[in-house]
Amino acid sequence: MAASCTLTVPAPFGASSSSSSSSSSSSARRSRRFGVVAMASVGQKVYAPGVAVSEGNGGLPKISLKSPQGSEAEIYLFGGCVTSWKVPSGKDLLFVRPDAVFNGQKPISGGIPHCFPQFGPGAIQQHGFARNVNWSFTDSEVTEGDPAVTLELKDDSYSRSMWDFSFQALYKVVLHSTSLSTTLTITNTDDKPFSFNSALHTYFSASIAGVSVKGLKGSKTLNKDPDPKNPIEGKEERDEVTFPGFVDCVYLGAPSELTLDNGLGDKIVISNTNWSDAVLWNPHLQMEACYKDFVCVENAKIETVQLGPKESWVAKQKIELI
Ligand SMILES: O=P(O)(O)OC[C@H]1O[C@@H](O)[C@H](O)[C@@H](O)[C@@H]1O
Repeated sequence: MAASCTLTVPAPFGASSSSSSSSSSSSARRSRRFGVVAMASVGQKVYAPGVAVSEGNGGLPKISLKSPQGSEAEIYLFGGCVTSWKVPSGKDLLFVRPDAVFNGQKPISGGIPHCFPQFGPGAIQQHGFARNVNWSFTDSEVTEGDPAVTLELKDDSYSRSMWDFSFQALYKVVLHSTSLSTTLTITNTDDKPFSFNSALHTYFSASIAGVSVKGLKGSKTLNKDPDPKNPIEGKEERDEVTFPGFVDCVYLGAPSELTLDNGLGDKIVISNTNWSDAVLWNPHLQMEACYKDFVCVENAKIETVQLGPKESWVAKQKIELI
């Protein structure tokens, strides 16, 4: 269970700004950037087209993205958590658990929570602290109509009480017509090396009896059932992984593309760069009220990343309705 945390109230959402098109490449010329800088005295709020900020559940600040084709996404600054991704039909392909709380104290249980700087179990709280602190909204832009935002997380006294390093995490989220892309960049801003592991703990809406995940055959498995602290090593032999009961399994050296059939009539391709591992999780009867309605297919970096001073690690994910 994650510990509660002291909240830092995010800076007021103002925005300034100057759009610019400085690059000489033609694709960059179609991209316009909007810094997000408080302009309290003017009270102006200017974001890229398709980007809006409002109060979400529990009064928490929420960014909404809308593409010209009608897809939509919502992102809470608390936890830097994407909580909704709707394709143009209006269907939300992500899931937020009915027991999720939006009180700024506990992580939001659903959508795409971050696990950083630890996937866990381990020395600090389960799944790390990035999912239960406020991220800052630093930038918005639009590229060929697709809205994008960048959030930032830096160390503070709370993070240093658990993990005594200076770091910067940048998280860019781009909404396309039938896909959502994220880029996570972790930079060591300390003068000593550090190591971490991480995951995007994505909750997909599902009808669990009909769910399958293709692409994992041949990967090394660490089955966390029955004991997460002593996972059992093995190898995935199935073409399609299904969820007839409790599943909690890490896949090391997973391929860069998986296909999820959510059992609701949708196929979603989950592709990545640099998220070398994956995790499948469904709690079955441990969450009797909702286990039938979701599955977690998580792009992960379970094998430790080491960064020296000024070094960065970049990982991309794309989830696409096909
Ligand atoms: O913290 P949450 O969102 O309840 O998720 C918990 C689960 O997250 C999964 O990623 C882990 O593999 C499980 O072991 C764990 O129980």
